[in-house]
Amino acid sequence: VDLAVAWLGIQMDNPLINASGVMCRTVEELEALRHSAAGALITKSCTLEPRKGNPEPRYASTALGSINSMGLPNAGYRYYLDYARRYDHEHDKPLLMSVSGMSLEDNLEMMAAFDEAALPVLVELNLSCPNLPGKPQIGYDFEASARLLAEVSKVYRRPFGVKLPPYFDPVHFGEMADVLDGCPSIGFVTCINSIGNGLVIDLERESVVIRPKDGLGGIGGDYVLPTALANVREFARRLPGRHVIGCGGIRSGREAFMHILAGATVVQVGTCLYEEGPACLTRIRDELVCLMQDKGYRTLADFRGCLRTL
Ligand SMILES: C=Cc1c(C(=O)O)[nH]c(=O)[nH]c1=O
Repeated sequence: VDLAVAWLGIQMDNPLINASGVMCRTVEELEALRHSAAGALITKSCTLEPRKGNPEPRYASTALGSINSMGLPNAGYRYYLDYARRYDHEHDKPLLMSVSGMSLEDNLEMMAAFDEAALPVLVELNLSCPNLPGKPQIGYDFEASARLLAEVSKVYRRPFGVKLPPYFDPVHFGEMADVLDGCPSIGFVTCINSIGNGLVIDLERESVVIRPKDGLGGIGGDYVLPTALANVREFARRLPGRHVIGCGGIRSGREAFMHILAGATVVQVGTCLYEEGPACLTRIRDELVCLMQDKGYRTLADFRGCLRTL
């Protein structure tokens, strides 16, 4: 069995990446990922200036997954750009960079800086942070998304990707696919970000479990798998020439297989990685190999996008 994937000019020996935001905010965390079984790594979404993020507690896990309202804590884009400048791109696993500016101007300033640096990285522009009080997820505003992508394409002259929020209606799948179809620079879409603004209740304490936004936060884990798979399949169908990165609910080889069957080129692991640590990537990789052997598949391409309908 061969788990290798070559896409958008990068080679990965397996399709597993951390989800942006998980275990990727500091150089120490990024180095731990670099030494893990991950096929590639991605940085925490960055802003123009460093941010402390929301007040704690801002993350909680449950039996079925997680809720977070981190509030985009990060060291600022220069820190991650510096890590990328020092990275051994030629010999090491691919490095992806997540960008999530607080405004159009901030996004353009950061993307121009990344363009200027001309590093062999893939940029994932985050259109879906659900945890900035008072700020809507750009991905739910189709006109704003189209404007942002048109402006970014002028300052960042290479293919890049976008991190999308989950959509829940075929009309919205279609509208966002039209926006992305109209932007030739989009080489990939990552589906999905957390399901925004859920509420987890601690029954004993009769209380919410995180402080920001009176307990509202992005939901991840088992809760989101069906929604993630639907978004992967729907965007893979609508954007045949672009890659889809599957993210949401992956905690074993089984869910990784499902995402790829639904059309994902590679996949990202979030909540499971946060809870179990980087060893989960070794486990998931090995489980995926076993599953493929049991099913008689030699490569990921043997089954990618081959989900049967009835
Ligand atoms: C970049 C901010 C995000 C955050 C955050 O930093 O609160 N949490 C998420 O689940 N998704 C995000 O995109």
